[in-house]
Amino acid sequence: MSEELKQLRDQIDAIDNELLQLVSKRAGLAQQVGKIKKSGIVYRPEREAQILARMQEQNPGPVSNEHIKQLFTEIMSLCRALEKPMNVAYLGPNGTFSEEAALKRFGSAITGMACDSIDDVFRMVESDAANYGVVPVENSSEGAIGRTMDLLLQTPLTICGEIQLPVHQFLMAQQTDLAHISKIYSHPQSLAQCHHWLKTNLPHLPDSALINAASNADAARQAAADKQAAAIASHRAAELFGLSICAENIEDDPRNTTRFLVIGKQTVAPSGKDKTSLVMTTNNRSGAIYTLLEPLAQHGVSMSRLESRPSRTGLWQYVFFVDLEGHQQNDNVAAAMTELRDKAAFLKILGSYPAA
Ligand SMILES: C=C(O[C@@H]1C=C(C(=O)O)C=C[C@H]1O)C(=O)O
Repeated sequence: MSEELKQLRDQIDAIDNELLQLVSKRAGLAQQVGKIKKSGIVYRPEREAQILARMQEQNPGPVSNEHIKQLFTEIMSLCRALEKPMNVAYLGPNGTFSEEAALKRFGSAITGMACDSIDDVFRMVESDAANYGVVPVENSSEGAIGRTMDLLLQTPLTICGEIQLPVHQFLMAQQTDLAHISKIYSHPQSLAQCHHWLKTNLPHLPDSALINAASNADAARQAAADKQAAAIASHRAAELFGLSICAENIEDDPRNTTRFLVIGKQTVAPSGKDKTSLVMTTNNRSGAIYTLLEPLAQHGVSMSRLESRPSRTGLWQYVFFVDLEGHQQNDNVAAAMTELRDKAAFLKILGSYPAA
C-alpha cells in the first residue's frame, strides 16, 4: 500500500471511530427523549422534517442532498426504534412501491407489515395492529387512487405525512431476450404507465398478452414461475424474485411520481412548511363549489390539489378533496376553515402534515 493511501485510510478510520461515538451518543439522547414523552407517541413527523431540511440546507457537499436525507432518515430510524419499536403497514407483498415508500419515510429500523389490500392497511392502523400505514393516493400520470380517497372519507385516522416516490418501472424475466416473451404481468396502473414503450418495443404482443396482476410484486412472482412470461415491476421486486432486468426505466413519463400518505392516530404540530388535506361537500346549488373555494382565496390560502369523487349517496353528487398550503394552526388557514364550516354541507379535516 502506498504511504498516501495508508494515510487517507487512517484518517477515514479515525473519522469512523468518531462517527460511531457520535451516533451512539445521539441514540442515548433519543432514548432519554423517549422517557420524557408521556403520550407514548414516539414519531414526530414535524421534528424529523425540520431536521432533514436543516441538514440539507447546511450540507457542505460533496454528498448530494438526496443522500444526506437518506442517511439522516436512517439515523433517526434507529434512534426512534430505541425509544419504541414501530410497526408500519403498507400494500404488499414486499417489493411493491408502497414498501419502497414506507422505507423512504421511516428508514429500515421498523417492522414492515405487508397487507393484501389498501383496505387492510387502514384496518391494521385503526385496530392498533400497526402504528402507521402508508397508502398510495395519486400518480402523476394516472391520477387519483380512488380506493384510498373513499377510505379517507370514512376513516377516523388522520394524515400524518406525505411521501413523493419517483416511480421507475423495469421489465424483468428469467432471461433477457425480448423475442422470447409471450406475456407480461403487471398491475394495471403500471401497464398503463408503460403503454407507449410496450407498443414500440414489443409490437408482436397483442393486448391480450398484457395480464393484470394484483400488484407488481405479484407479477414478478408469476414471471418467476413461467419461462415465457415477463413482469413490469420495481428493481427491488427483480432482486426479491431472482429475475433478470430486460429493460430499465420503461415508464413513458420519466418524471412519473406516485404520492403516498402516512396515516395514523395523531395530530401533527406545524413544521413551518406544511399542507392540510380536507374533504367537503356542497349543498348542490349552482355555483356551490365557488362558495367553498371563496374563503380560501379571501384568506390567501393556496390550494395545491382539488379532486372530486362520486359521493355514493346520490346520483351526480360529489365530494371534493382539497389540499391546502399551510397548517390548520396557521391563522389564515384557521380563519378559512371557520368560514368553510359554515358554508360546506359537510367538512372533514383529514390532517395537517409536513409537505414532502
Ligand atoms: C428523538 C425524538 O424522537 C423521534 C426521533 C427523532 C430523531 O431521531 O431525531 C426525531 C423525532 C421523533 O420522531 C424526538 O422527538 O426528539
